[in-house]
Formats: sequence, structure tokens, C-alpha cells
Amino acid sequence: MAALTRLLRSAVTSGSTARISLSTLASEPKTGFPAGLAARLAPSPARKGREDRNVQWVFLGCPGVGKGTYASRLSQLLGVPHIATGDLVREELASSGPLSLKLAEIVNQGKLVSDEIIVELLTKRLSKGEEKGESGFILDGFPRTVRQAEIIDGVMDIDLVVNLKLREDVLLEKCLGRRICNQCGKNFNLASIDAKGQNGQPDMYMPPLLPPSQCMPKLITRADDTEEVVKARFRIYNDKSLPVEEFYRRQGKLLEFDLPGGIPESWPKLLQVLSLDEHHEDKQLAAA
Ligand SMILES: Nc1ncnc2c1ncn2[C@@H]1O[C@H](COP(=O)(O)OP(=O)(O)O)[C@@H](O)[C@H]1O
Repeated sequence: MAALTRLLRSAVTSGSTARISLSTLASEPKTGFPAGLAARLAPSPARKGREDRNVQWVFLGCPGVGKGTYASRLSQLLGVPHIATGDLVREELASSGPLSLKLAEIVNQGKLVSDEIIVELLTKRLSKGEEKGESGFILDGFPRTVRQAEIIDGVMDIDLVVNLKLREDVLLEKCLGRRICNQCGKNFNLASIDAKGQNGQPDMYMPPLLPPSQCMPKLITRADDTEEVVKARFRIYNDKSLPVEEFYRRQGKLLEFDLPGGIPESWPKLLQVLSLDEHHEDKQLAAA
């Protein structure tokens, strides 16, 4: 992974057009790569054969679909890091300084952070992992633009892209029900979803994911989980991130997964479509 992080870093830092400045914080429509990004993207020596490394997967899906939940469960099962670019952005936000203030403005309006900033944050995270001997990853919330997909396509092999899908009315309820414990940092969901089936689809029931009693008084809501901002994020997803689905569909890497309900129903089905159900049973037996 060393060569990979070097290449990603050179992709974002070379050339004045790609250098990070406050003016490049927000994502702007771009045509093609800036010269600094494109020029360095030669095939990477980090493209190890699939058998020499752990899985390199991507999770796509609208805000609130559960990318974090399922990516994190799979990362534990497969022994690979779960890297969520939203978490990396929030860590940066929690630090003080002009960058964090500007980032807060972008994130709180539901807009995307610029590709340069996101690739830089991801590169830093991959370098840290590399120092600790990490191999493989499950990326959550990246890539979110075709340009981001093209950047990683130039330097690393993505084996599989899991596209999680849910009805938009359910997604909205889930986003509005999200809570984080400001002490332990875990995510919960207070929404109790009982949605009538549409277009021949069955009814959908999702129980809330309630916190333990000690977390209850410490729950906070993300500033970007208000109805207005969530709807803006859905529009941005449809505009910027749906084309990413198409990018991977054309490469034959996209696995579409319609969530049938809450975690108890969806998790075993997801393991089944990923052919991981036996792996899961083996781990449970080993743990018994
Ligand atoms: N790959 C990315 N590209 C641009 N901005 C990103 C990316 N990942 C995260 N962000 C920023 O962080 C915010 C939170 O991301 P995330 O936690 O993944 O939220 P969501 O619940 O919308 O999937 C996004 O709205 C966006 O501002």
C-alpha cells in the first residue's frame, strides 16, 4: 500500500491547480482532471494480485441507507479497516482552524467537500494504516463523484462495489432518526419504520437501533441531519453520485443490494449474496 498512498498523495498535491487551498474546499463542477492530478496517475506497482492482499471494497448508497452499519460489520468479519470519508471529514471538523470552519460551512449545507481535500484525507488515513500493517479496506462514502472514482481507478484495484438501496421516504426517516453518543461515539437510530409496500414491494419494517441506557442522555444529532439538509444531500447524491454507480456498473463491479428491512433481515441476506455466510458461521463457531 506504500506506493498507493504515494501515488494518491502526488495526485492531489502536484500542480498548482490541485494544491489544497480554501478556494478548493467545496466541490465545483469540473471537466476532466486538472493537469496535476492526471499526469501522475500511472499504473501503480501497488496493484498486487488479489491473492496477495485482503479485500478492497467500496460501499455506495444514499445518505442514511446504512453504509456505515454494514461496512463496519463486514470489516470486522473480514479483518479489514472500515474507512468512512464522512468520519474523516468530521475528525477534521473537530480540530480547530480556518480549514475546519470552512469545512463545517460546506458539510452543514449538505454539499460535497472538494475532491482534492477528500483524496488528501483518505491518503493520510491509508498512510497511517499502512504504518500499522493494514491490508485491504472497505471504503464507505468514497468515491462520491466520477472524478474521485477515476482518481482511485488510476492507482488501485477495487474488487467489488456494493450499492445499497432503500426507498427515499424510508431514507429520510432514517436520517432524521440518527443519533450519535457524544461520549462513546457509537451510532444509533431512534426511527421506528413501518412503511406500506409500494409498487408491488412488500411492507418494510425497521426497528429502532436504541442505545444502552448510559448513552441515552448523551445522544446528539448531526448538524447535517435536518430535513432541509438531508433533502439537499439526496439531490446532490442523485446529481454527483448516481453516475459513480454507472461508472462501476460498466466495469462489471457493481453489486446491487435492495435492503429488505432492518439489520436482522438484511445482514444474513447480504452475507448470502456476498457468499460469506459460511465464513460467518465458521467465525461464530470459533467464538463459541
Ligand atoms: N467522498 C466524499 N466527497 C466529498 N464530500 C464528502 C465525501 N465523503 C464525505 N463527504 C462530506 O462529509 C459529509 C458527511 O458524509 P457521510 O458521513 O458519508 O454522510 P452520509 O450520511 O451523507 O453518507 C458529506 O455530506 C460531505 O460533505
